[in-house]
Amino acid sequence: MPKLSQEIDSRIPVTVLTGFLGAGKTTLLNHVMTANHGEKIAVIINEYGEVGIDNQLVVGADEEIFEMNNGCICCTVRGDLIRILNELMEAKNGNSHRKQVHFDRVLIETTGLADPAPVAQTFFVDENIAEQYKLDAIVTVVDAKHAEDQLDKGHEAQEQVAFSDVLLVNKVDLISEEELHKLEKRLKIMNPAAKLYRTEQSSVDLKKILGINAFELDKKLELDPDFLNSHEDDHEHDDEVKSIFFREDRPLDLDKMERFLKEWLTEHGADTLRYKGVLHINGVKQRIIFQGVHMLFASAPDRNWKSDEIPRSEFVIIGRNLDEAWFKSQFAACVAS
Ligand SMILES: Nc1nc2c(ncn2[C@@H]2O[C@H](COP(=O)(O)OP(=O)(O)OP(=O)(O)O)[C@@H](O)[C@H]2O)c(=O)[nH]1
Repeated sequence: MPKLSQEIDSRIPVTVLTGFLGAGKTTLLNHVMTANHGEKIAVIINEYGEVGIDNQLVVGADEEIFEMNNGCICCTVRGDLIRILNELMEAKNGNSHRKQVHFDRVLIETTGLADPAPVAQTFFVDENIAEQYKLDAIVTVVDAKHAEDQLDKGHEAQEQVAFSDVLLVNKVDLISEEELHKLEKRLKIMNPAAKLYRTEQSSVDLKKILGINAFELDKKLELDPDFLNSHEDDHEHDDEVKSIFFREDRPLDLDKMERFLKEWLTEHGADTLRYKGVLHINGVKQRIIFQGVHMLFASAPDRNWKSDEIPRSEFVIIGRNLDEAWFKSQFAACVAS
């Protein structure tokens, strides 16, 4: 029986803005605030130290700006972020001592050092939050001029690349085309699932960063495996963060795949930062979509395989110090016999 009505997802979309120190996050925030998008955006800014100064730099005064000044977002996220998101919703619904606020979207600016994982996980694990908000995308601003150096030194910079759905390579005016190309190649090897755009003064078409549904399970996975394959033997850098791409046309055995996932998440969950993909399971007519952040993982059947497409499992794991041989052999053992 076809359903007559479709449930409309009325949850508030949340964009997490992260990026290297001084990369251009505040510049991007200003760009969002002054652009003519017709939306009201509530902004949550996380700053180190007692007094946040970033809000003074943000133009567009009629936006609602909330600050978390109690240190790094990753340490206080479970408390502060959840509290602020709940307060915001109460104020939106007029159930608060605060004045009523109106907003269509939330933007969270994390500090240059924050690990985006706990922020992303908040929207999976806290039921109350997950009912009211949906994570739209993690957008990472990269400082093109200093990126190579920051990536060489920084654990955090690498993780921010790993988690991102959109990478804005900013300050392209400061480096040559050749350097830019080299940097983009490095970023793509680390995270082939992210969309990559070049920007100057963080100026980007907002449709490319807001409302992109990167965390929707039924979204088509956009990977460029040919790029990966063509660069497999070409790693110039010894980056901790790497990606592994899996592709298999033969159907997978559900039990074997579940066992593999269990072992993977127990033994290597801390190191698998982001993963997403489509599985072709033996005897299942639909595509199975799955994705996760560290140990938190979700899967759901999606549409049926079409008659004119080859059913195929394809997914990517982006992680730290991944044992590629182990993952590949475990995955190969999941093929249905
Ligand atoms: N040359 C150049 N400078 C830029 C560009 N984008 C931003 N800047 C400058 O870079 C500096 C840092 O930009 P911000 O937007 O404050 O960076 P941020 O990521 O918010 O910085 P933190 O919050 O300190 O991590 C500012 O002086 C900006 O004017 C660009 O595309 N080219």
